[in-house]
Amino acid sequence: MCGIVGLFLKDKSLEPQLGAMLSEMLVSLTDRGPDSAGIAIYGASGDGKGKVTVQSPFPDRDFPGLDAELSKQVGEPVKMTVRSTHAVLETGLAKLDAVREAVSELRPDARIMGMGDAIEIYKEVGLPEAVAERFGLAKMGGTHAIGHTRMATESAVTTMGAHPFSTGPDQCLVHNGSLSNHSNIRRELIQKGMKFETENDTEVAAAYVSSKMADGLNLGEALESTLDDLDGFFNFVVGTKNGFGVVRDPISCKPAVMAETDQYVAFGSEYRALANLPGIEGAKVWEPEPSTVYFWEH
Ligand SMILES: NC(=O)CC[C@H](N)C(=O)O
Repeated sequence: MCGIVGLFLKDKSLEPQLGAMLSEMLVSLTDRGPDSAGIAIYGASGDGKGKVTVQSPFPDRDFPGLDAELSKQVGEPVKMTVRSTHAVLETGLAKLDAVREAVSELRPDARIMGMGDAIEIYKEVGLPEAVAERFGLAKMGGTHAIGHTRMATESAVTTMGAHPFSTGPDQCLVHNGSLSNHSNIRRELIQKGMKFETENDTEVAAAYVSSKMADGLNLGEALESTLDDLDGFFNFVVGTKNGFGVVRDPISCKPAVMAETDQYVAFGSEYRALANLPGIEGAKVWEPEPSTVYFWEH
């Protein structure tokens, strides 16, 4: 199993409600994945600022004072927003790498969940309702978001094993299925310099897409190439700074449904995740075809 939801807004007036809508969608699929849950949410970008999301198993020890220490270390103000076990660190784009390196040095137990102009990532072990609640998802706004509730097949049930996986700037990927050639692909990606945090197959798919995009492919081309190189079962839903993409393997045995209106594009593992979206009665609703890439960009 595993449950995936995604919402890519076209209508700006819905942006303040993005988190509330995604939260309801994700909770509706709780029985597809009881192990852990996570979301990637994209906010406004283009103001010259970027964000690093970090997680700590010891937030009470690691987060107090971290903003002041980082500001001093990188020589520019760093604004910190703490949500439970995660903190989002915001600073000028040119200092993002310096912030990431300083976090690893100053707080060795903290883990980098993602970074970029617009992305924030929140994920933990537990049911979607508890995970959404602890991070205050329902109050978050943004342009697009992807959520996942996991029933593990390939690696331990841990925070880092939860989806989404973010392996490149502003990129994230969630997966329903299991890959059969992930060990080989992992070896090839390690040779190209990619680093891995877990033994998870989905992390390999995320890193594969990031590596293709770093080579210059656009989101659609990178997703096309997964059909050539990744074996096994997959529904992938992928986010970039401005984009949202979907691809299913040639057999497509994992469920998927999509809906599009003038206001949004939505993905759900099952229709019940889409049932309460505004205007769903008049939406174009379809099952994405096997071996077919769908993507939208702002
Ligand atoms: N049930 C699934 O779809 C699992 C997805 C992925 N293989 C994981 O273990 O995280």
